[in-house]
Amino acid sequence: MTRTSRIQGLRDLSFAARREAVARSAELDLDRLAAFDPAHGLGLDLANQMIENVVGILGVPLGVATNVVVNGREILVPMATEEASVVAAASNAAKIARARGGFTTSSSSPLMQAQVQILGVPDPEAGRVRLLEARDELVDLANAQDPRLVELDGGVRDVAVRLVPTRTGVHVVAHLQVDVRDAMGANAVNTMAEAVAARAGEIAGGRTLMRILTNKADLRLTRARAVFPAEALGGAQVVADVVHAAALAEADPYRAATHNKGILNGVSAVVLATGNDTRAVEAGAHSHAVAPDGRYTSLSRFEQDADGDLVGTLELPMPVGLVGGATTVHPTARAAVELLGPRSASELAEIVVAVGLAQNLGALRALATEGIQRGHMSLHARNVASTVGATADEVPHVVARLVADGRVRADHAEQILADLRAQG
Ligand SMILES: CC(C)(COP(=O)([O-])OP(=O)([O-])OC[C@H]1O[C@@H](n2cnc3c(N)ncnc32)[C@H](O)[C@@H]1OP(=O)([O-])[O-])[C@@H](O)C(=O)NCCC(=O)NCCSC(=O)C[C@@](C)(O)CC(=O)[O-]
Ligand SMILES: NC(=O)C1=CN([C@@H]2O[C@H](COP(=O)(O)OP(=O)(O)OC[C@H]3O[C@@H](n4cnc5c(N)ncnc54)[C@H](OP(=O)(O)O)[C@@H]3O)[C@@H](O)[C@H]2O)C=CC1
Repeated sequence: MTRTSRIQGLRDLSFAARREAVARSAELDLDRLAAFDPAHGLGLDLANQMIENVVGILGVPLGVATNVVVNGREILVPMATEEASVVAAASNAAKIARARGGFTTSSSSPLMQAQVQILGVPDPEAGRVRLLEARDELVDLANAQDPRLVELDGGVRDVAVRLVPTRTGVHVVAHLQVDVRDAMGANAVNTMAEAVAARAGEIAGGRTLMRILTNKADLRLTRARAVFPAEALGGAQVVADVVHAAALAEADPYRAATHNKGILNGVSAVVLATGNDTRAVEAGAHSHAVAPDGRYTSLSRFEQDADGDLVGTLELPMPVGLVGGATTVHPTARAAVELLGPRSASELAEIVVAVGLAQNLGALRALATEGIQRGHMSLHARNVASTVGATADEVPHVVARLVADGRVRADHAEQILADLRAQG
């Protein structure tokens, strides 16, 4: 069979059959996904190497989004999330997009920046220029810290210097701009920043304080674009209403925060599944959501195209890696990366942003039509049933009644469960 992300009825299979269907459709040996089984996932010994004072392991459900096509490549996307309906919504939106070829993506070079803060420079303007004159010296000093990265065609690309007025005076802030190739890059650039800090302070003529990566990764941008046909969305009115919904998110920070949270539902789930740093990605996303005039706004845009279809675009800083961090250590994250099969960190970043766009459209379509409760709450009902103590056999009965009654609430679930048990 040829590789496909279109697996109908995946939701109806057992765990084992789902894993088999996913492996088959991804043209992977099933063994490569063995770590998706908790018994073969992260163990306590390894967890104890990863963080401090380990007392246990928190399990998070890992689902697979179907229907995703990125730059013509069929991709089954592992998503780690505790929230019901996220995987279903991403799969649903990706299904709508695939009719027009799925998602088209692009990326800048994988440039991360570290900041070196220099205080007490008496002549900050001249200090800035002295640092720029010493560019080559600083670049060589930084690159000497990571010869392997340089061998891989990465390393420092440039030095920039900013003067930042603060309440404790003007700070001279030097930026090392580093091509980190397939790494997320934090450790790599922090090492470089610490190595050049003393010399940079000397050159600027001040005292060096902090030397650390910035999570405003605005030189490492990834974009996704997709066309969602009007017919599949439910017609021209739905296209117009999604555009209205997106317009409010652009104009109103209260709506923008929720809109962007919807995007991050998808983004963070893939970032976590691949063992990458969710906080770094989320910090980068929110910093990118601040418009030049200082307003917090939406990260995506939706328009009607010349054919009357909906076109969505999303641009995000996307500092994810394939080497380093938990990605190389955590067995389940390694299996997740195997399933995605990216050839570079940029390709991984592009899949993540495509899923963010799908997630956004999935939520907007629901919000612009029937509202969020029907689809989301009918899936969330399983949580509610479990919360009140329903067994695996009882859950489907309780869920069916909760949804039919339109009251997905714990007190009602308790009553349904009591009735069910009374009936024997
Ligand atoms: C939930 C759906 C998809 C149902 O939508 P539906 O039309 O009832 O679904 P369907 O049963 O007709 O299936 C359509 C496709 O959806 C997928 N699908 C559908 N159900 C499942 C399932 N159980 N398991 C796996 N996949 C599922 C699946 O891909 C399926 O096609 P197939 O590939 O099977 O041919 C829809 O109502 C929806 O997308 N709702 C939006 C849900 C959402 O956005 N949830 C996020 C949480 S809410 C939130 O946190 C953020 C928010 C919303 O506030 C952000 C914002 O405000 O912008
Ligand atoms: N503010 C933040 O966001 C911060 C985040 N972190 C954490 O930093 C971690 C990520 O740091 P990161 O620097 O990516 O990880 P690592 O330092 O673990 O990995 C990067 C290193 O891997 C080596 N390498 C091997 N192959 C490649 C390749 N193809 N491309 C690039 N490098 C390669 C390089 O050098 P070599 O072989 O010489 O080592 C490189 O320096 C995350 O866990 C994150 O949570 C840490 C501090 C702050």
